[in-house]
Amino acid sequence: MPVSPTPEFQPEFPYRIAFDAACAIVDAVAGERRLGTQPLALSRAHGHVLAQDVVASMPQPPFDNSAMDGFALRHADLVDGETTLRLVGEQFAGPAGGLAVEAGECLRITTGAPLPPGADTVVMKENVSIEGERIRVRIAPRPGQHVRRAGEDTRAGDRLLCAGDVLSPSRIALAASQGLAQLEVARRPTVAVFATGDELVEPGMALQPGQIYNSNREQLMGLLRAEGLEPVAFPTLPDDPARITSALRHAGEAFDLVVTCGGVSAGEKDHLPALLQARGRVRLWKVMMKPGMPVLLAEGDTLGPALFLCLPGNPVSVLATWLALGRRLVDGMQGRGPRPARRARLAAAWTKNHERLEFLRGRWTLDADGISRVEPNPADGSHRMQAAADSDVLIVLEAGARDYAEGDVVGIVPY
Ligand SMILES: Nc1nc2c(c(=O)[nH]1)N[C@H]1C(S)=C(S)[C@@H](COP(=O)(O)OP(=O)(O)OC[C@H]3O[C@@H](n4cnc5c(N)ncnc54)[C@H](O)[C@@H]3O)O[C@H]1N2
Ligand code: MOO
Repeated sequence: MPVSPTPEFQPEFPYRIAFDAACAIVDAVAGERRLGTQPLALSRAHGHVLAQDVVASMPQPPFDNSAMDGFALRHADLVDGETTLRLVGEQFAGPAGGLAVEAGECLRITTGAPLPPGADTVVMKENVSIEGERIRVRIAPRPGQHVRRAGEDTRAGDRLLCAGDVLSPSRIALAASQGLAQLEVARRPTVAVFATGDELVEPGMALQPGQIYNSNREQLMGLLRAEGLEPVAFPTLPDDPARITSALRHAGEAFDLVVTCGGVSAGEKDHLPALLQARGRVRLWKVMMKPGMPVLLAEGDTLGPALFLCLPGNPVSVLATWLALGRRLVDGMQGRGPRPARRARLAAAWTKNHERLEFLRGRWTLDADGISRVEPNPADGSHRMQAAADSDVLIVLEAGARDYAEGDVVGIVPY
């Protein structure tokens, strides 16, 4: 039988490891499990991870054009005071009409219209009086004013987007401006979600004494969907090794990633560690973090090609381990670039009563000076769902540190 964790337990896989070591393992596993790429129409690309650099094939703007509705003119024609110019035609946004501006002339022009040859400046409509075939420039523009130069935004050959970028609306717009109809993106992992535990009852059903509602499943589904994934939830598994093995084997064959919650610690009914030691290949078990210490990551091996990420059952542990490690895993599988580190000042002093790295819940606010602050929630137990719901960030309290003063800068992980 697979070993259970006793003081003598010395497994061949990383066990009870520092958070940084866990991150390195997660990164390595994700690198080994990099997903393929697929071309995706721009209309479907939002939120996907770009798998190719995008290089400009043309300048942006592609031609000199007007930034205002008004009149295109030659700045050298303007005299001190008011200048009268002959209006010789019009150039609207759209195909270039082939008209040029000669000395003493101007053309009516609209925003985005190509600047006609000869013109170098645009005067806005509001600063001009129109008198039949002539205009009187009442307020003179500066030389080159209201002209958007070809290539002033980007030049042909510039790298516009990098592999690993997440496709935001602005980035998709940039690709569209180059005429690209589709982009090569990382395939997203398919994910199966299981809750385990004999005590669990689905919301909407009646509770018997000793039972609780399954709150983790919808939490996990939401966390996964927030990453653009389309997780599939399976019926809750009882604490029965044969049933768990059967269900995980089916999911292990069909999905890239199987996420479970519960049954991963040291109790008599915590079957997942033994099962994954016997049937899979454990890559890490137990990370020196609070909450979420019992988290386990394994390759499926005889359970199928999927990765298995087993999160501890406490609801706040699910939140913390998903955000700190699970999300990192799916980011890495898609080749996503690192997420920006965010920081805030503690709005209140905090003392940690242990040496472990802690992901404490807190509320992110701005103080009267607009400085980012975070208010720690004192209900720090991993079962304290109200505190998690009242909060919107995890506050990163470093390993080794104990006493934090009000105003100390801490890392935060928004959720
Ligand atoms: N002797 C030890 N006991 C425990 C350890 C340990 O190292 N040695 N670790 C503790 C820590 S830390 C955590 S976290 C929990 C994690 O245990 P499991 O992953 O085995 O989770 P369960 O025991 O199945 O459940 C823990 C807790 O969460 C509730 N739960 C489970 N699933 C759900 C769900 N879907 N929705 C809502 N709530 C759920 C469950 O009823 C338990 O109360 O172990 C500690 N013990
Ligand atoms: O570390 Mo466990 O995840 O707190 O209760």
